[in-house]
Amino acid sequence: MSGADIREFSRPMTGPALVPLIDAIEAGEKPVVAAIEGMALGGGLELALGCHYRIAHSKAQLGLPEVTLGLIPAAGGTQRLPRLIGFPAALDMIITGRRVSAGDALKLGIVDQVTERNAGEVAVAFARSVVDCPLVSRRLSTWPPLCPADLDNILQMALARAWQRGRGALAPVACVQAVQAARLPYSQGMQQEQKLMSMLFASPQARALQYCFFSQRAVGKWSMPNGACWDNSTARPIRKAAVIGLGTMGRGIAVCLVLAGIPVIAMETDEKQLEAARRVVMALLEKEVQKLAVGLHLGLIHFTLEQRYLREVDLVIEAVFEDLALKKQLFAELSSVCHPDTLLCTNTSQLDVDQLATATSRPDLVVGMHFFAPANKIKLLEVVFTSRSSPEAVATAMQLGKWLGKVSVAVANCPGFVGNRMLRPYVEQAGFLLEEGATPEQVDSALEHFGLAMGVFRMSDLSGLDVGWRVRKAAGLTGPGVPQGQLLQTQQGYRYSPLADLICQKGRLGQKTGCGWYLYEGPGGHMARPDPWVHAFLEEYRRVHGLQPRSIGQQEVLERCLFALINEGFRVLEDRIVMDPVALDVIYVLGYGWPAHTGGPMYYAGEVGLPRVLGRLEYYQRVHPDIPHLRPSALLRQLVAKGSPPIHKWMWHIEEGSSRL
Ligand SMILES: CCCCCCCC/C=C\C=C\CC(=O)SCCNC(=O)CCNC(=O)[C@H](O)C(C)(C)COP(=O)(O)OP(=O)(O)OC[C@H]1O[C@@H](n2cnc3c(N)ncnc32)[C@H](O)[C@@H]1OP(=O)(O)O
Repeated sequence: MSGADIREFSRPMTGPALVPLIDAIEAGEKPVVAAIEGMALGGGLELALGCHYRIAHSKAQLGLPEVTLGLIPAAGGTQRLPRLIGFPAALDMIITGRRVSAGDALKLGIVDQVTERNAGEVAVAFARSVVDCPLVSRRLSTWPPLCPADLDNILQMALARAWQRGRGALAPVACVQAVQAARLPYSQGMQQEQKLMSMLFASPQARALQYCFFSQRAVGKWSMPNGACWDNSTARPIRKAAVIGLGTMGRGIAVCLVLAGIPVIAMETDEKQLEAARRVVMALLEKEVQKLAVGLHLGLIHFTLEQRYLREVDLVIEAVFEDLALKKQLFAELSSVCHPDTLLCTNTSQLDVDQLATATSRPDLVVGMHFFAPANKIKLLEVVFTSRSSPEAVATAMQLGKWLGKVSVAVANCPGFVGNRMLRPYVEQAGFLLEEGATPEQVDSALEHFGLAMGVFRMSDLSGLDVGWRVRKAAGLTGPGVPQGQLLQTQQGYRYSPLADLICQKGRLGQKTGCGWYLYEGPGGHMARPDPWVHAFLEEYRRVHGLQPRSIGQQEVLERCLFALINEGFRVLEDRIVMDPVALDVIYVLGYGWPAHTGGPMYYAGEVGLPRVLGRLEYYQRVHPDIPHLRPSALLRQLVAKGSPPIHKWMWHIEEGSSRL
């Protein structure tokens, strides 16, 4: 039972109310035993908590995920669970919304018994054994709260954690407040629970989070401009896969495959690199085995330097260095080494997948699989199809993503695909803001206050500043042969900030070198501190270029960075790189730390109001006519002219024939 029908939350509710129903079950004179198979989530677990006993199948999972929908468990969950398992454990489950296994539920005391057999049959037998036992001690609502001496402290810490995790989300904080009310008599606690739920139920945040829930499922129903789609294309089985190139990304991808139970050939060309990868991958896998407490066959992975093992695989994911010539050469080699039916996938974040496909004997079996670092943690996968990718190849990559526990989004090939394409104008604005007088910490703090997991400069330091530097060099924006001096601030006819290039030239490549936009405790450090060197460098830069620094407010930072990113999102839609704006929102929420409680950049634009987004872009464009990314997209203008229709109708307004595919 996966709880309430989430779709019902935006419609008038029908049927009996859950709270009195659960209260009636609990107050009944006959013992009621909950038999839990599969899932007991949200209202499903709350119903089970109202029963007198709970028996779970060993594969069952239990949880209160309401927080992820912008809500609290409001059918007594916040009042019964702390009474049953204590405040600390209940707070943890309710604030995070995480699911626990039946085994853990037994240890926590949520269930009375775990069985390998049919839970219903075991529950009936159990009910017979307790039929004469008094029920008075089995009614959780009558239990006194388990208040430890340091409860105030525990609640305080939980509140701090909720603020920190929530990044502006209301529900985690409301969860703590509701659980806190479990120290009161049950009826008073329930009143508080209902009050908090009423506040959240109709909130924009809850609507946005529920939109995220359905968006993450909607992208599974992919389609391509040629009419191929999820329900007319068949995925191939993947009996064995290979990962070539065992740097950070390759290692993470190999771990994902093994965890999904897929045998893997892990290949490198250098013995030392292979050994280093073996150590890291095996350590990661052993950690997962301990964490998940599951048996995992570590022999599923075979490390090798020899290409001959590639003959046996159904699919290859290459994750070698991000260099087009190198990847093309590898793809050409794979064409002769691998079976003619083997799918060739490239884990690139921005290289032209069409060009890679032409280097092979089977362009129809080539797709991009853009994983996000760390590949074994981040849930997003961009599946990049070219004009020649076969529906079967796309279906297989999408399905593989699902097996790996990812949300796969199908996107057409274009520079930067979706995520990195939209990121470019955002990063660019941040650089301009530094030129105009802001500091990295001012920009980051505005973005983090908005709810992004990490500000743009912190994020760049984490990813490594050389990544973007390499891309800019390849695009001819910087590097040897590009005009220097006063012209530095204009490239290819438009405004260009060379600040990031200059920082890289100083050897400041981010966390890995111990300094970038911030200072770290040493190479590989994570604690970002404002760096006086960067401040002096920015002052000197502005002086040399005759730039008068001005005070820049939080609103300008947000509007310039976020609206530029959203504007590019509209261009992505115009180009039909994806079929729907929900794809952009899923990519940003899962891959780029965009706050889920705002729905994603495109949903957020709709909430702010398209006329406002357009108006502010027009304003900034007038002030900065040399920044093309601030020029409002045709689609945005068109949508405003049509009265700003809701997000699910945006694609109706794209002119036929505008596709670049
Ligand atoms: C003014 C005050 C009013 C107060 C009202 C108070 C009312 C209080 C009473 C009760 C409140 C209860 C709160 C809740 O129960 S909230 C719901 C909590 N449950 C969840 O969040 C679970 C959500 N679902 C999942 O996590 C997964 O779907 C899972 C169940 C684990 C299954 O995963 P998987 O096998 O990967 O399958 P999919 O996720 O693809 O789902 C398959 C299709 O089912 C749809 N689905 C799943 N769960 C729900 C749901 N709870 N409601 C509606 N639809 C759901 C999902 O969208 C997929 O459909 P489709 O393929 O069409 O997209």
